[in-house]
Amino acid sequence: MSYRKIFETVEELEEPIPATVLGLIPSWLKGSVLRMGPGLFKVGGEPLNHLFDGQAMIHKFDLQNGGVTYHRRFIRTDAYVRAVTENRVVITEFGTAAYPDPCRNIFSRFFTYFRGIEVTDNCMVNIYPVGEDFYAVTETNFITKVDPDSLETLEKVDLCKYLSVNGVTAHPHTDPDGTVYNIGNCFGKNMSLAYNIVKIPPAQEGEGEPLEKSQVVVQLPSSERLKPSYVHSFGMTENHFVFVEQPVKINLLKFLSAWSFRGATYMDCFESNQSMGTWFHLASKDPAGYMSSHKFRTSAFNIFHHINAYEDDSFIVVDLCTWKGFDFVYNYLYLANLKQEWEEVKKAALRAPQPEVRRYVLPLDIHKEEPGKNLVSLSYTTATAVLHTDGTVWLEPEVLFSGPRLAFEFPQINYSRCSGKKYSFAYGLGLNHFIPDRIVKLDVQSRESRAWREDGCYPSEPLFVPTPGARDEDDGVLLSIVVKPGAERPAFLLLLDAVELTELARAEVDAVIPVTLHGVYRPA
Ligand SMILES: CCC[C@@H](CCO)COc1cccc([C@H](O)CCN)c1
Ligand SMILES: [Fe+2]
Repeated sequence: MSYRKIFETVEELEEPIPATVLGLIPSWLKGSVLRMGPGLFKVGGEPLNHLFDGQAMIHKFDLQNGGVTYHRRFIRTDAYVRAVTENRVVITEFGTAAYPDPCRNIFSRFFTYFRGIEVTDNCMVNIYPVGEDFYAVTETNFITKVDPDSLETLEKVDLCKYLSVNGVTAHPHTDPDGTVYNIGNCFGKNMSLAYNIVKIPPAQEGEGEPLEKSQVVVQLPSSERLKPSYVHSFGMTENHFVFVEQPVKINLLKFLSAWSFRGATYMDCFESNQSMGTWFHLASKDPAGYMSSHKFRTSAFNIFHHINAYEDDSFIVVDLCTWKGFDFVYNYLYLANLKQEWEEVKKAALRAPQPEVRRYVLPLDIHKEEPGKNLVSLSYTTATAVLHTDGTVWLEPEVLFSGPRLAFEFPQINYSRCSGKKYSFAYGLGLNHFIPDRIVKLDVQSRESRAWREDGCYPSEPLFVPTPGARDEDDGVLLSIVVKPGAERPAFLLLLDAVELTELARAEVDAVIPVTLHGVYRPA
């Protein structure tokens, strides 16, 4: 048995199933782990090609009174319902093109190509709360309201009804008061203002749908007018937004073309800019405004997940999971690659951009200094920032974690306590040549790391839950869905003590659980 089992189709459950608990679950831990991922990897006998193509499945582990149940359902998206009904890929996915309707005649099939692709609503990436509601999401303009208890699909929502965006990331930020911020591409009319930061106010009693009151608060320019960068997440401190513009670009002429050229997918619309490097943009939060004079530049890397960002003195510290180079990392995430023999998987990963956790420091006061001097004066980091005569500031990072094809990815922190503030601990999923095989804790102050792993086990993103009334930042529990193909009970929810990464308990189920990408812990 091997890691390929986490990329295989499973059935949904009609009812929750009981888990066998080994060890002791803290009595205060009452709530649900909700996670999204692909659950159907084949349609009409044809495989879906990419890691981000599988049809959305929602998973839920319920913890109460020391007992645990597991439930999962397919989300009834248009993509899913039409695929299952017509037994073919009807809606083009990230890396798989829709098949022409064999029942249609040659003319109507031909003219199908002259309509833009129907944008997918396959919400297999994350689930997060907006006000009282929960939304399963991908990165397009469609988000899907779901019932976090029954896992039923409630409503498909088109963000274009409320906001001028082509999509928003699956990684919003949420203020303590419940305000939700996000960023998305906006391929608007003049196409120069290409990234919109949006704000959704907290739910107010009797004030109806928070989405009705969402608004664009900042517009950021693209380094290249017709080629905006792919954006997966962003940073937010107490007073600033941080947007890292990576050299992985969306070719708008392809993406927006009136006709989707034969069998085109989203992956076909990406290209690497081999000369720009990576740009950092800042915007103030309140009042919201783009800081056009702060032009930060550094060498090329892919960025998907921000870990955290915070202000210290007159600097913004930005911690990132990077992949060195401008070659798109998603090119290495086709399922055919990930399901190869281990030797082949390792060979493919050798050619990919290499992972590295990095700290960048952005000075807020730049123009009172002379060019050529390092402007960073924080005692605890070696990251540098040098003003150039052209007014740009060149950044060099401090490396917080680096290992040969060992990525610290899917980062999580003690979010309610530390998001946007100085912090010490980050928790991540260790990818070994892109295969998830460890849970890692990184002390970003001491740069020390420790890991949990077990032979034949494939964990997922670890969610941190703070102990009620805790004094210390890392006083809490890490929750991760782990798959152990071939075992009698081939999957379990793992509960680790977040200080030592020692096992508190595991809740085993008699079911294989396919890979999950992101999720949330919902306290009871
Ligand atoms: C050309 C790329 C377009 C952008 C949306 C417009 O801003 C990304 O679109 C998709 C489409 C399908 C699945 C996804 C997945 O979310 C990716 C991995 N998380 C993203
Ligand atoms: Fe992500």
